[in-house]
Amino acid sequence: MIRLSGLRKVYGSRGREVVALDGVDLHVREGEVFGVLGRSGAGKSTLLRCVNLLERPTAGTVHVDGREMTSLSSGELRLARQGIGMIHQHFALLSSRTVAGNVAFPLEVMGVPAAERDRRVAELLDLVELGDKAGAYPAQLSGGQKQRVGIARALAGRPKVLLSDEATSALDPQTTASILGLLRRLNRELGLTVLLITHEMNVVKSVCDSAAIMREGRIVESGELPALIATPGSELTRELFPLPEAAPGMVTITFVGQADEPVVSELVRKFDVDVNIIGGSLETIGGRPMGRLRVELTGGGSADALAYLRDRGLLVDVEGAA
Ligand SMILES: Nc1ncnc2c1ncn2[C@@H]1O[C@H](COP(=O)(O)OP(=O)(O)OP(=O)(O)O)[C@@H](O)[C@H]1O
Repeated sequence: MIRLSGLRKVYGSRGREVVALDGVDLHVREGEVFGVLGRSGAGKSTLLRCVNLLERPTAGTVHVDGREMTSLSSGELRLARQGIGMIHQHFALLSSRTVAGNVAFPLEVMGVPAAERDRRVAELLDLVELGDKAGAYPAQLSGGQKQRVGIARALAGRPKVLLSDEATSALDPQTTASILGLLRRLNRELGLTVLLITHEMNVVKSVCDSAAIMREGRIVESGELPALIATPGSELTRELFPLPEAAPGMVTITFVGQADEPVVSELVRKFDVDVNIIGGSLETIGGRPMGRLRVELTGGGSADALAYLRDRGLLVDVEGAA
C-alpha cells in the first residue's frame, strides 16, 4: 500500500546540509498497522511527511496505493491526498470551530454539498464515539476527545491510509490505550492501513503488526513483529523485553508464541542440568505470548539442553559465545 524506495531528504539549513533521510526503503502492506520507532531527530516526521508529500524528497520514490506521488501534478496530488488522512500530536484543530465544524472542514474544501456533509459529519462523529460533542469547541474537550476529533477529520475523505504523527505522545497512558484501541478498530472495520511514528515502544507493542526502527535517517531493522522478534540480535527484541545484564555463559531464550510451554521444567526433567533464572520479560503481542528469558545452565547436560531448545524452534543465544 505504501512503498518508499531509496528515499533521501536533505535539508539546507543556514548553509549547512542536514541529511534527514539517508536511503530509506520501506513497505507497508495493505490493511496493516505499521509503526516506525526512533529517537528524536531520527527522521521519523520527515519520513511520514514524505508519504503525502508535505515534504518533497530530495531523491527516491513514494508509492501510495499504486501511485507514484512524486510524479503527480499539483491537482493530482490534491486528489491523492484525500486518500491519505493524517493525525497529529497536538491535534491541529481549529479553535474557532465546533467539533462538527472541524470535521466538516475538509468536506467543505472537497466541495461536498451541505446536506451530505452534515450526514457524513454525524457518521464520522459516531464512528469515533463523539456524537454527543458535535456542538462543543476544542477548548471544552479532553486531549483524548480532541484526538478523536482529529481522527474523524482525517477520515472525512474516506482515506485508505492514515498517517499518525506521534498521535498519542501528548496523552496519558489510559487515554493512549483508548486512542490506540480506536485506531485498531478502524484498521479492522474500515480496512484502513495505518502508518504511525512514535518514540514509545508501548505503542508498537500494543497496536502494530509490523515495525521499523530508524536511526540517523536510516531504517536499521523492519518487518512483521513475530519475525522481527525472532531475528537474532534484534534491537526491537532487546527493547521490548528488557533483561538484567548478561554475564559470560548466560543463556537467553527468545520465545515467539511458545511462551506458554513449560520449557524450564522440561530441561530439568530431561537433561542433567540445573536452571537458575536470572530474569524474564513476557508480553502478549498480537494475541501471542512472546518474550525472553535469561538463565544460567549448569551440569553435564547443558549442551544437549541447548540443542533441545534450538530443535524446538526457540532462539537461543549464549553470552560470550561466537
Ligand atoms: N525543515 C527543516 N529544516 C532543516 N532541518 C530539518 C527540518 N526538519 C527536520 N530537520 C532535521 O532533520 C532531522 C530529522 O528530523 P525529524 O523531525 O524528521 O526527526 P524525528 O525522528 O521526527 O524527531 P522528533 O521526534 O524530534 O520530531 C533532524 O536533524 C532535524 O533537525
